[in-house]
Amino acid sequence: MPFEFENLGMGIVLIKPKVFPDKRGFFLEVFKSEDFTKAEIPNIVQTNMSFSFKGVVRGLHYQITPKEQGKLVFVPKGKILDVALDLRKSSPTFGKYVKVELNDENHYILWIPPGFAHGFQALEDSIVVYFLTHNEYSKSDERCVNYSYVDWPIKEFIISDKDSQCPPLEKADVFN
Ligand SMILES: Cc1cn([C@H]2C[C@H](O)[C@@H](COP(=O)(O)OP(=O)(O)O[C@H]3O[C@@H](C)C(=O)[C@@H](O)[C@H]3O)O2)c(=O)[nH]c1=O
Repeated sequence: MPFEFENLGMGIVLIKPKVFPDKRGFFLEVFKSEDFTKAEIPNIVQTNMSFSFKGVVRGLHYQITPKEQGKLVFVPKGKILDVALDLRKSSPTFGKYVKVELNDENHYILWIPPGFAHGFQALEDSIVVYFLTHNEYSKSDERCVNYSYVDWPIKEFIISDKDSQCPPLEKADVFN
């Protein structure tokens, strides 16, 4: 199988793709329906890309039920600290978050299931992030938790006006 699936707990999966290097560079598969289905990762219906400068924090974002989104996160260029915050009220890890560095050398792909808020910080300039989601974007169902909930490594943040106004966890809409 061209992927190794490592369970990080809480339903979060770190996917290590097989890399095929040759004299031109390298090739890898990012998503494959059959293999991912076997790993209990649902099919993808939308793919997004963002570009960010060093220090940028995007997050912590999620969509509420029934438009909740599981996300595959992949970094084709640069490095990020990726964060998934558990918002499932009935979960023993509610309010806890997982941090993983994703970069263009480890080629890791992170599966964040529905029920989590997601965010990241760009650890260097001009990074590119791909998100593959299992439910489509729905503006009216978007929610966020304040980014300051996470201890980010770079303290000079660049964030959007929208993200600077996200509520603290205590006031956020959460999942059952
Ligand atoms: C997320 C999204 C945004 N947009 C639009 C809305 C807005 O005008 C513009 C920028 O949106 P945002 O400021 O929300 O972009 P951004 O802050 O990069 O949002 C993303 O952050 C990371 C952490 C995630 O987890 C993603 O799911 C997504 O929420 O793009 C879409 O058209 N489709 C989409 O799927």
